[in-house]
Order: sequence, then C-alpha cells, then structure tokens
Amino acid sequence: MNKIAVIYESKYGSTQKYAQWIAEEVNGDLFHCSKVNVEKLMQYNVIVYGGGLYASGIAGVSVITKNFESIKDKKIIVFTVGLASTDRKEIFAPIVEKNFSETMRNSIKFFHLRGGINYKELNLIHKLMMAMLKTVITRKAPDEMTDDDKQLLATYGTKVDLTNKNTIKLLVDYVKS
Ligand SMILES: Cc1cc2nc3c(=O)[nH]c(=O)nc-3n(C[C@H](O)[C@H](O)[C@H](O)COP(=O)(O)O)c2cc1C
Repeated sequence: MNKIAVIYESKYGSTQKYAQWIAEEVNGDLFHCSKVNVEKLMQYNVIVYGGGLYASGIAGVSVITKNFESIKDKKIIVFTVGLASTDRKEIFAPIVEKNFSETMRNSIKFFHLRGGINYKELNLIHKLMMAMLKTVITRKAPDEMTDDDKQLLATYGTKVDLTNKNTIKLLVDYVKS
C-alpha cells in the first residue's frame, strides 16, 4: 500500500487548507515543511508538496529541491497556491522553470490552485510588495491589463477567498492513480 505524505508551507492559511483537504482525501500524513527532513521523506512512496506563491517563488519548496537526489524515484506532486488564474499556462510555466531544474520538472507532476488574500493581515513587507504591484498595474494601458490585474485593482485592500475544495479533484485522482 502506498504511504502518502502531504507537506506544506502556508503564510496565511490557504495552502494549509488545501493540504488538509488533500491529506483527508488521499488518506495521507500531513506535515508542515519545518517538521520534515530527508529521513522522514524516505518513509513515503508518494510525496505531495504544496506552497503559496510569493513573487513567483514557491514557499518552502526547498524541502523538495534540496532533497531531490534522495527522493527522485518516488512519485512527487507539487501544487502551488496563488491568486493568478490557473488556466493561464504562460504564468505557470516560468514559475515551474524558475523553481525546478529540468531533471526535476521531468519527474514531478504540477498542479496550480487558487488561494486568497486578506490585506489587513499581511505583514509589512507583503503589504509593501502588494502596493508596488498595484502601482505597476495602475501604470499599464487599459488594453494591457489582464483579468487578474483588473481583479487585483478591484479587490485591493479587501479580503478575497478563491479557495475551492472541488479544484483538488485532478490532483487527488493523480495521487491515487
Ligand atoms: C507579497 C505577495 C506576493 C504574491 N505573489 C504572488 C504571485 O507571484 N503569484 C500568485 O499567483 N499569487 C501571489 N500572491 C498571492 C498568494 O500566493 C496568495 O495569497 C496565496 O493564497 C498565499 O497562500 P498562503 O496563505 O498559504 O501562503 C502573493 C501574495 C503576496 C502577499
């Protein structure tokens, strides 16, 4: 029987929520990334890692990339959680390229899920980063703005929750396959 680990890093809770849903559905053991080392990873046949997206980086993903040599023959799944629309391949291909070597990309299966944001609870650095992003978007010509840009401007400063349990289905089916 497959032993499945679901590991996550989550700054404000969206990725944690998805990781909990996924662990329940696949009957996996759930861990925060800080509780995992290579010895722990070696105890599992299937490793699911989820991290929030921060300026195209995947939070905590070094637990996978640093230990990749030891775990490369296992079934590895990485899911990202961000605000960007998940049907926009042009957004996610560079993120995957930036965070993983070609060898890693060839053996890891990726999924992208939508998270949320509550501007009131952001730390100061994240508040400043979002303010800078807003300025950049505001300077774009209207016809250059993507739907994601428009949504960010429309909801800036508020609370948005795009998490949806139904969107884990493809990932769960893949883990179980
Ligand atoms: C400073 C900052 C940078 C972000 N960068 C991205 C990004 O590059 N792409 C994206 O889709 N979402 C981005 N987001 C949105 C987060 O990924 C989203 O809020 C996600 O739900 C965070 O998950 P977590 O709360 O589990 O960490 C960013 C949010 C903040 C605050």
